[in-house]
Amino acid sequence: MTQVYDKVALIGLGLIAGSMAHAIRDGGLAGRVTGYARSQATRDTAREIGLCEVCDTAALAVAGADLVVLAVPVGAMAEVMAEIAPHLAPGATITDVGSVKQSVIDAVAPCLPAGVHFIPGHPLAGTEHSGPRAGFASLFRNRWWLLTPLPDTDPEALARLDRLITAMGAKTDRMDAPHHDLVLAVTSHAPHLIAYTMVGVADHLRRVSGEEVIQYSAAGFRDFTRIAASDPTMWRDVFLHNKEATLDILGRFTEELFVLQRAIRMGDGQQLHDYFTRTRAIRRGIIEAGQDTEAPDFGRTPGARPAG
Ligand SMILES: NC(=O)C1=CN([C@@H]2O[C@H](COP(=O)(O)OP(=O)(O)OC[C@H]3O[C@@H](n4cnc5c(N)ncnc54)[C@H](O)[C@@H]3O)[C@@H](O)[C@H]2O)C=CC1
Ligand SMILES: O=C(O)C(=O)Cc1ccc(O)cc1
Repeated sequence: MTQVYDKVALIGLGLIAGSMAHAIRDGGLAGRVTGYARSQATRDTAREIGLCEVCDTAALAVAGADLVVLAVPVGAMAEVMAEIAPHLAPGATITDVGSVKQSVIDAVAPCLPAGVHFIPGHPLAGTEHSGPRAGFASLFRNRWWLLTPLPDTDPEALARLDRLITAMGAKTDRMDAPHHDLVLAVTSHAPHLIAYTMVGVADHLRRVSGEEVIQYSAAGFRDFTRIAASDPTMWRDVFLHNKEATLDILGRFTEELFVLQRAIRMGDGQQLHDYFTRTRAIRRGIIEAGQDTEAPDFGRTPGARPAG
C-alpha cells in the first residue's frame, strides 16, 4: 500500500478513531498518526495499547498534520473545532466521522481557517462498543463511507481523502448533508431509538422477571439489547442533532404501528400477511445487493477483533 498522508491527527480516541489508527498503520497509509482525547484516562489507555502517538493537547496533535479527523460525539464537534482551528496547517484537510452531517457542517464551517479543506464524512460501520480498546482494523472493510462535500470542495483534496478511505477497505459514495441525515434517520437513528424503547419496555414489565428476559431472549430481542448497549453520549447527540428527520421518521413509524396494531385487534390476517410479504422483499433485496456480508456479526465473533 502507498502512503496517502504524511501525518494524520485523530481527535477523539474511541471505536472509530481507534479502527482508523489500526487500518492506517496496517496499510502503511500515513507517515505518522497522532491522537488526542479529552480524558486523561482515554489517552493513558491509548498509549498503553500503542494505538498511535498520543498527545496531551489537541494543538500538538494537529500541528503539521495534512489530515485531521474529528472522531468525537456530534455534540462535541464545535468545541473541538474551536480548539484546533488556530493550530491547523495551511492546506490541511479536515474530515469528521459523525453520524449526522448537517449539524457538523454548521458547527465546523464557521471556524474553518482560509486554505483548510473541510470534507464531512460518515463510515456506515460500527459496533455497540466504544473507547480506544474497541477499535479494529477490519471495521470498515466492505462497508459504505458516505462523504457530503460542500459545493466549493477542492476536487484534489476530495480525491486524496477518497484514496485513504478506500485503502482502509471501505466503499465511498457522495450525497448532500440533508439527504444523508434523512437516509440515516430511516436506516440507523430511528431503529436505534426503537431498540432502546423495546429494551426499556422489557425492563419496565414487572410481570416478566429480569432473569426471564435474559434466559429466554430470542434473536430479535437480543439484537435490540446489543444496539441498546451503544454509547449513551454518542446516541444522545445523534438524536439532538438530527431532530427533524428523526421525528419525521418516528411519526411515520407510529402511524404504521397503529395500522398493524389495529389489524391485530381486528384479526385482519390478510393485512398482516400482505405487510410482512412486502417487508420480506426488502430484506431479500439487501441480501441480493450484497449489503449484508459482515454486518450481522458487527465484530461479535471472538477473534474478529484484536484483544483489548
Ligand atoms: N460507534 C459507532 O458505531 C459509530 C460512530 N460514528 C460516529 O463517530 C464519532 C465517534 O464515535 P465513537 O468512536 O464510536 O465514539 P467513542 O465513544 O468510542 O469515542 C469518542 C472519543 O471522543 C473523545 N471525546 C469526547 N469529547 C471530546 C472532546 N470535547 N474533545 C476531545 N475528545 C473528546 C472521547 O474521550 C473518546 O475518546 C461519533 O460522532 C459517532 O456519531 C460513526 C459511525 C459508527
Ligand atoms: O452497531 C450497529 O448496529 C450500528 O448500526 C453501527 C453504527 C452506528 C452508528 C452509525 O452512525 C453507523 C453505524
